[in-house]
Amino acid sequence: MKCWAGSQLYVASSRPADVDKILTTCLNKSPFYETLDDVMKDAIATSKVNVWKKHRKMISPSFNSKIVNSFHDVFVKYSTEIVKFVNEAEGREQVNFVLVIWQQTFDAALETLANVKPHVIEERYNAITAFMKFEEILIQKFYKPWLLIGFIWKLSNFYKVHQTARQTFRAVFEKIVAEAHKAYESEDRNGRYVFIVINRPQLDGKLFLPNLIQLSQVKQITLEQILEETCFMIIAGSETTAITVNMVLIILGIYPDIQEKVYQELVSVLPHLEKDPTSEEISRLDYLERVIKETMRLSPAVPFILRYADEDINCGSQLYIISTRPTDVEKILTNCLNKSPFYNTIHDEAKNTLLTSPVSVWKEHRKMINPSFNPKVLNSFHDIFVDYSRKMVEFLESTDGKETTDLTPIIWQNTLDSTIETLTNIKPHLIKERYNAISATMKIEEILIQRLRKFWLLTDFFWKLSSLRKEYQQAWQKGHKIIENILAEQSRSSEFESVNPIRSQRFLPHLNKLNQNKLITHEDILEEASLMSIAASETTAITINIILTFLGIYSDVQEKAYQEVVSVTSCHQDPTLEEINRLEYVERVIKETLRLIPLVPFLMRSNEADITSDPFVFPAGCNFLIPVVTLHRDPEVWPDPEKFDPDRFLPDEVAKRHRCSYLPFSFGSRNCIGLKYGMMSMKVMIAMIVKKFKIRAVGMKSWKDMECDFLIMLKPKNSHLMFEKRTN
Ligand code: HEM
Repeated sequence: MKCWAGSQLYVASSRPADVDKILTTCLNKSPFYETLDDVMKDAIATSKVNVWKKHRKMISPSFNSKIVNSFHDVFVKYSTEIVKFVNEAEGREQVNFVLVIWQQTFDAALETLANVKPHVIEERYNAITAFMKFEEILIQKFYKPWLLIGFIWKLSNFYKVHQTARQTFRAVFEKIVAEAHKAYESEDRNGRYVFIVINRPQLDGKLFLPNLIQLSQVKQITLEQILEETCFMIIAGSETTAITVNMVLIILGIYPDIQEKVYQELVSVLPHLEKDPTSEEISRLDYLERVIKETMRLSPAVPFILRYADEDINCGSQLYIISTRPTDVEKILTNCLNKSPFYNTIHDEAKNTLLTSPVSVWKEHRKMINPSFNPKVLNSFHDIFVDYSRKMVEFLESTDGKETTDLTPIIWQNTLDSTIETLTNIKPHLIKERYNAISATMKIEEILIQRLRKFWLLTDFFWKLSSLRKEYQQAWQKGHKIIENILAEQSRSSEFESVNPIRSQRFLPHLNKLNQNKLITHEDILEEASLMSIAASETTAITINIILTFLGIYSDVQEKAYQEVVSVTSCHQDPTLEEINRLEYVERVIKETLRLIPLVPFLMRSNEADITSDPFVFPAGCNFLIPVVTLHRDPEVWPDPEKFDPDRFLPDEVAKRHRCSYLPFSFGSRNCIGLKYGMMSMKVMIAMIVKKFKIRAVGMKSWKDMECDFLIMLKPKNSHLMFEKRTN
């Protein structure tokens, strides 16, 4: 997933392979950690990589296994303190027990890491309270991101609270470091002081803080840096363990069977429970170790890790590339014929359609289907488009000049009928339940949008559990059933089709023939035909509604379109195909509308091989996102881009632009197969409506008054139109 926080791009991945790459390649922490800069800028957890490298090298030896093993007695001592506390509070409910544990882990950290006897620092727990305050404020910075801006932060109340906590926090640690220093000064300079205080004569390394103090003597680290490292190390060493111990106790309290197993293991490994456990015995508590690991799986004390990438990281298919450079777009759309994995959301019931299939299936199907969209076949559709446009005109006459709200469903019924007739040869009225395809499609889109909003539903695991999936399948099945009925109808009329070569080349009869020759399966036909009937009818219905709204807003453009239609078409008859082809201005209106509101607002592809698009190389496995809307409104290409001006599509103007600066139907061999079909059908309907009516868009002065849903397709939400019959 990716998101922008101001100008910072955040990329989140939960793929182990990506995580591996990120954690091994990016050693710099994310700038988010800068929020802790004034507390501990140079600490090992927050520092820039150059400081981190140096410090980690100095600190690592203090965590070798000999030294860590020597901490056992200290851990036992402070665990005994916790047991004592619990004994005293036996049977009473514990609230915020984590704090009780933290105080003990804090003391254990002081003794093991700083070599300081905790009771010497009386006010030491103030550091815990102060750190909790920092955490609280840090969370506020997540919710109120403006607090990340330096000057706003410094003006805020949070800053004051933060500064007070900072003073308290640092005062405690200054004392701790001073105490460790005193111990160092009072011992001989061989570093043996370590052994005296904690009494581990056999150690061959130095504890964390004494080691740093010694290194400061030879100027390898500054005193300020020591202070910061100590702050972090003691807090990190105590808070995380306290939170995890508390969480393990909660888990044991919830699951008595697991608690019992832990107890049985303890009894068997430590027969004398009243005696302190040895480190060898603790290392034999395998089941307890598994419980701790499983607890940390479910509830990790550090729930996310932030890193900063100084350079590109190739994490395979999860890399998203967005380009608005027409030259890149051309390279991408011609070379990447595979759709992005994003299309898998549609896959469930429509895996093998042109729109969604992987390139191997797509190539075969597109080759089979292309002939059904050749010019001869398309031209044979003209009369059908006229028939259903006439029906639309009749409907608009019946509105009697009154306001209509959202015409799309009505237009859709007409475009669906013309789709059925053009692509299947069947008279639509024979398929009684055909309009169920409209409600089913609306359901499918609604569910797809829900999946995008509830993004966890994009994972197979949650999707398969979700009730939405069943509804989704049912909706597709409704569509398939209509196609089955059409196929049944078709088999009744097939004799007639075979004598008309053009009609037999139309989409469904043609695929049926291929099915008889075993070149495509029945299942694939169902999927392709369901998708095609939606792709052909919904797209044109929505676009026609948008075009009518534009004409209703821009009456001068409408007037010009009207003049063209009356001058080109004959007075009392339906337009002929030849006349429709001469409606150049109407065509420009449609194109300019699709520039400002492209129905498909972004295209997505992925590549199997590297692609060079100077100066970039897009490595294999990228996801490309082409934001068509942005390309269509680039002021470098489209002067005054928000102006609605059909003349941008005069041939001389078109010649000035890159061919990939305008992509309503995509580009290259995997473009919209229905480009010409769509333009023909829309031109006929627009021309016939414009000729008959004066259109008015109620309450709109500019196309920007249109509200659109912007998810899978751009759909207008608020078009109110009035159709007044022209008198002449
Ligand atoms: C205003 C009308 C239309 C617009 C704006 C439009 C737009 C598009 C776009 C942008 C794509 C590429 C989608 C992608 O890559 O994600 C596409 C694909 C497609 N369109 Fe259209 N379309 C329209 C009408 C039609 C019509 C009328 C038909 C059928 C008669 C149709 C059938 C298809 C099919 C089957 C595909 C998938 C093609 C493939 O991947 O090979 N579309 N359309």
